[in-house]
Amino acid sequence: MGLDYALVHVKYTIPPAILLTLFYRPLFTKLDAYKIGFLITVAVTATIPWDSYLIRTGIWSYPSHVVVGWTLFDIPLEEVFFFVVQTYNTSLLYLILSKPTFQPIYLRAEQAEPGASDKSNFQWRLYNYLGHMACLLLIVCGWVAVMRNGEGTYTGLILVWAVPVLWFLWTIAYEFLVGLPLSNTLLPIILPTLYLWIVDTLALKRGTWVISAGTKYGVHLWDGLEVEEALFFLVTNTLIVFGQVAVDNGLSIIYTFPDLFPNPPVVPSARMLMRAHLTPASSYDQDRLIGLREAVARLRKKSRSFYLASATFQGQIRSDLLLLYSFCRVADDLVDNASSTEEARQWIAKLHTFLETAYSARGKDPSAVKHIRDNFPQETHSALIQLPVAKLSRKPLQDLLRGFEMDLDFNTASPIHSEADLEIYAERVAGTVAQMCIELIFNIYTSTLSAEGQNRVIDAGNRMGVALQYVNIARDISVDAKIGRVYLPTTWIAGFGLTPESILKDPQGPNVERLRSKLLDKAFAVYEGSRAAIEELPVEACGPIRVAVESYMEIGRVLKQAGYTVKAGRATVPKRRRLQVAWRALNRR
Ligand SMILES: CC(C)=CCC/C(C)=C/CC/C(C)=C/CC/C(C)=C/[C@@H]1[C@@H](COP(=O)(O)OP(=O)(O)O)[C@]1(C)CC/C=C(\C)CC/C=C(\C)CCC=C(C)C
Repeated sequence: MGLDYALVHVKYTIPPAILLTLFYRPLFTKLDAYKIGFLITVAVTATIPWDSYLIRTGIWSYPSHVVVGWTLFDIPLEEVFFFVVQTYNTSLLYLILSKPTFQPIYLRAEQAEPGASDKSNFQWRLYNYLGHMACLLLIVCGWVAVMRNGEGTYTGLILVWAVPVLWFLWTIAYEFLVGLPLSNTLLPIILPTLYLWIVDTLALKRGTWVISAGTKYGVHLWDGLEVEEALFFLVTNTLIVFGQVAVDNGLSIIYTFPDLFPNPPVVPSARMLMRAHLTPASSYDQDRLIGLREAVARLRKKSRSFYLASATFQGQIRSDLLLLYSFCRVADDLVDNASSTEEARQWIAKLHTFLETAYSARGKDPSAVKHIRDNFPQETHSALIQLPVAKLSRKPLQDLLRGFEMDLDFNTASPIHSEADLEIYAERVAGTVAQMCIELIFNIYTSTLSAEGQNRVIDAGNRMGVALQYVNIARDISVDAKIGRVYLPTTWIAGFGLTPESILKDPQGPNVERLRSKLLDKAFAVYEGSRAAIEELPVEACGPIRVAVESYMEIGRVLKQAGYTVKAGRATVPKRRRLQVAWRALNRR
């Protein structure tokens, strides 16, 4: 009996497990636990018969003085723990590295993809074919090596055991495996593989585990690392990452297509996942995929704060928030970029009619879609068609449009005379947005709050939206002046001996700074009064909403400091600082 193998865990596998867990803890959800648990179960169940065979046939052994002595089907318990901890570590690394990617946009409907040329369809078929050929070839080589029963035996056994599983995963998820960024696929394979190669080099040198001489090639990748061992860790990490990708592929299908999977649970069953994989890609809703792709592109381009925050949401809520953002952005831009007040008013009227049709049709009724196609520019279609109206009440959307109407009043005189006017404006353009975000959250996650409690949280959210809008106004005094708007209440302006016209002419100077500071103080007071309510949201949403709010309020903190960086006339939060804010927000409780 010995502790050498156990010490390998104490020194090399448990510390990264602890570090990765601590790092990912604030984002760890039930769904993640399910995915990791599912994969550990599959990995342990699939590896035990194979490893047990290797040990019983003497291909692989553990000197008795390095293991504690407890076994499962002849496998030392330390080894069984290895399957668990390796799957856990590689899975967690995959979850961390894939977090920034919004995976559903990599779903692809082979034949129906609009604009997909024959060449691109051919390319996809070629990838698929090459994958199948590679798997088949590896299995045949492995089988031959096993049959020869010589130096290639161990390599052959690795191949005939692992490649059929990889083949299966390739078959169900090859488009995701090829399409996803390498940070989601290659990196989480390479990093743990290199690490385990180093650990293995040390273990084999110490004789913690031994490969029998007649069943290996005797070739070393580097001093102390047998090629078979290198292959083993590469293949097992590939299995884990492919497995995670295949699960995420299924989840993406479930969460992206409500027509195929209406009201999916937060944690879908393995059966539902399989059903998702069996759904033919030709039945995917192309418009929805386009809507999501455009929404991601819009958010990435227009809002760094919300883009970062959106990465911390998971599953269905991430899609819904993206689609809500896309609608709000498109509506705001239609009004802001209109060439005349008359045109802007027409857009608002058309948006009201759009809401009318969308809410009477409740879904993608052909008449509602036709109305959009006939009345709005092509680049806005997906944002309008995909607005999740079934999950949102109509009032906040109408109020948002009323907020945009107030913007137009600037062409005659400032509509914001008093602080109360400012508050009404902020409630309409931002309080409504917060309310809709919270509605979406309550729609997806179960809450222990009573209806009254939920309304209280929505009210607090409304206040928080107001705080964010105050920061937005404080940031954009110069930018807004350029388009003839001063959102600061005229009563405040007069109190500093200025007029809206004088600010339009010169939106800088000490008094404008004092006004900015006054507005920021208001923003932070409102923020302080409503932030506690975030903790009453369903647990899955608390951290991500904290990130959204804090990332935006950080703009206000930057504005309070002298000498901030200005880009395109706006104060910006440097990337590093944004990440630190997000990190702190996630870890706060
Ligand atoms: C991750 C996440 C939450 C994403 C989605 C957020 C979303 C749907 C935003 C819509 C943004 C938008 C374009 C709205 C149109 C009206 C508007 C311009 C509002 C201002 C946003 C500023 O965005 P930006 O700086 O990009 O705009 P401009 O370049 O100036 O045009 C607003 C300041 C409103 C944003 C308000 C929110 C996102 C609400 C935040 C509050 C919560 C989510 C609730 C907090 C919960 C509790 C319980 C307190």
